Amino acid sequence: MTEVLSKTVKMNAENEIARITNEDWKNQAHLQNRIVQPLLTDLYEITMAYAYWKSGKTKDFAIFDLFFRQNPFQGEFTIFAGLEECLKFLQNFHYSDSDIKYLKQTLPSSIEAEFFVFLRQLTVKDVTIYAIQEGSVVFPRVPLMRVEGPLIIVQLLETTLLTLVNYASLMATNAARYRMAAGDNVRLLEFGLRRAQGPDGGLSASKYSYVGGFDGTSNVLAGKMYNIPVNGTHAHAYITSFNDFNELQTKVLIDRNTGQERDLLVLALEWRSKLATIMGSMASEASDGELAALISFAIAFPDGFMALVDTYDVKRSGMLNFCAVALSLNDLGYRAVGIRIDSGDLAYLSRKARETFNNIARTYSIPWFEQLTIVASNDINEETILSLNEQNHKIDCFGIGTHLVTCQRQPALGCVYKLVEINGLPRIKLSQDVGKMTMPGRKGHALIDIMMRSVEPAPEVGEKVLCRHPFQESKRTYVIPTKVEPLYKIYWKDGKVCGPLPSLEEIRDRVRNSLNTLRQDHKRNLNPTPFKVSVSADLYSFIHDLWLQNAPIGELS
Ligand SMILES: Nc1ncnc2c1ncn2[C@@H]1O[C@H](COP(=O)(O)OP(=O)(O)OP(=O)(O)O)[C@@H](O)[C@H]1O
Ligand SMILES: O=P(O)(O)OC[C@H]1O[C@H](OP(=O)(O)OP(=O)(O)O)[C@H](O)[C@@H]1O
Ligand SMILES: O=C(O)c1cccnc1
Ligand SMILES: [Mg+2]
Repeated sequence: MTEVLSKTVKMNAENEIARITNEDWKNQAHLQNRIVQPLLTDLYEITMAYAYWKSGKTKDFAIFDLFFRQNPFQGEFTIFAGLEECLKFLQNFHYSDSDIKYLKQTLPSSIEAEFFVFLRQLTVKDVTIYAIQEGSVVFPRVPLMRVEGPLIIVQLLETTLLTLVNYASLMATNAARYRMAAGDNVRLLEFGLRRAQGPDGGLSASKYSYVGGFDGTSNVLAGKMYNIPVNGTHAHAYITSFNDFNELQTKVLIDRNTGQERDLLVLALEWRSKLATIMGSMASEASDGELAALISFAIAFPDGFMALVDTYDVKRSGMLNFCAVALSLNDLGYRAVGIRIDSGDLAYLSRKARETFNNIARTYSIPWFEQLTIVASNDINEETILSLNEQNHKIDCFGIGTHLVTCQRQPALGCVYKLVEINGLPRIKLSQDVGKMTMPGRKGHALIDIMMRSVEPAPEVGEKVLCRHPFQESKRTYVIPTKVEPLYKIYWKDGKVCGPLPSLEEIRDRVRNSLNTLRQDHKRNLNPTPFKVSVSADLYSFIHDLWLQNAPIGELS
């Protein structure tokens, strides 16, 4: 079934892929959306850079952690995405002459000319980035990336890294949630470009919905840029552009069995009369304009015939016309692909459509008719999918736009970028709410759900480790690890990306695999169990000592 739908666009997809060789692909892989550049940032990063520079902080060495404080969508997990784009940003990082010219015009005239020379020469060769692998399941307050390097430079990276990670991770998480709701046997297509937050939002949505587990996108540029499958059907306009049979410029199709031309209209009208009886409807009720449209589409794509059936009436018109054309195609040796339903009760209509297909398969001994694909679209979201599941829907594929790409249920992930160490000294940003406290210092080794200080030795397999709740003193537990895996890898050092990066497919596989390792109760839609991220005893004391040192002592009078 999954193969069948993709036939609709196989013609396109194969042509595209044939034109983009693997070599081309490799050569293009370093290219990035050209709007991602050093000036894609907040002004305050640059004004701070000047003030740091002016106060002689050019040699200061800083560490920033990039993390979020709360999982999105009232869930208890998040998918980390956007790392590769961050690395591409670093790869191309430099201020151009025109950037400098613009900054000179824009910043106050009091800024010393030397600063612009400094900016022009700035590189990211002294920056080091540690990160969790892209596509991993991550949790609040655990740093997704740690950025080390000269203070001014790592400060200048803040906004761009955040914009590259925030939406990507939100989108991948949203898509992964839709995938979990739909299950593994249903295809998911992203149809959101027209509703996305602008062209770049649309491209990112297509890319990260694929990462999160969608099977393809209708967005052709995303297909070309990221080498992801493109797919699609047709719009109501195609159906309504035909009024009657006279508009059919060509009605003939070559019979695959005989090589002879056959009149598809004549065949389809014969089938429509026959089918009306077994489908319990009247051929006269079905729209002739719709039939003309479907015939013309079938002639254009005889191996990829997919029909939008809800323009007039699914049961009285669309299904009858579709089946008539599909059976005519079958007479000529072609297999239709399926239907799309874009309004009405999607559970009910899909069940009715499947019944009709099964009935025809039995009546005319055409077993593959049972396998015809039923695509559903129209304002679908996670809840709709869960509800349709309960109604025993017979949908094979969801086409999803608005809710997916706009992340309507939660439009932003709150990733932040906080200074945790400066010149070897840990830094803490105090907050009234301990839950929002920045974890200070380097957090090196990680044991599934424990964060430790980098100066601590890694836990050993089989040796008891004390895991503490980061803020609540009494919450502690011993764990004997059976496997210890460092969470962080070095991705950027000495001005270069370290090691080969995973392909988009591999990142997508990691999403699936890491979600599979997460307990079901953390993933359920309603009131999921929070996943506990603990800290080692040493990190606990370190955070709390520092916190006490920095917290002012009040005085009651
Ligand atoms: N069986 C179902 N159970 C739950 N939700 C459904 C079911 N069928 C459709 N929906 C959802 O209900 C909503 C129906 O919206 P609405 O009534 O605006 O659509 P419509 O009138 O059928 O079509 P349109 O206005 O787009 O032509 C959509 O969000 C759709 O995804
Ligand atoms: O519903 P979404 O999840 O956003 O999915 C994409 C929608 O885009 C198309 O509709 P179009 O924009 O042509 O208008 P329509 O809603 O009137 O069908 C398509 O028919 C879907 O309904
Ligand atoms: O191909 C489709 O069916 C499609 C594409 C974008 C939006 N709605 C539908
Ligand atoms: Mg719609």
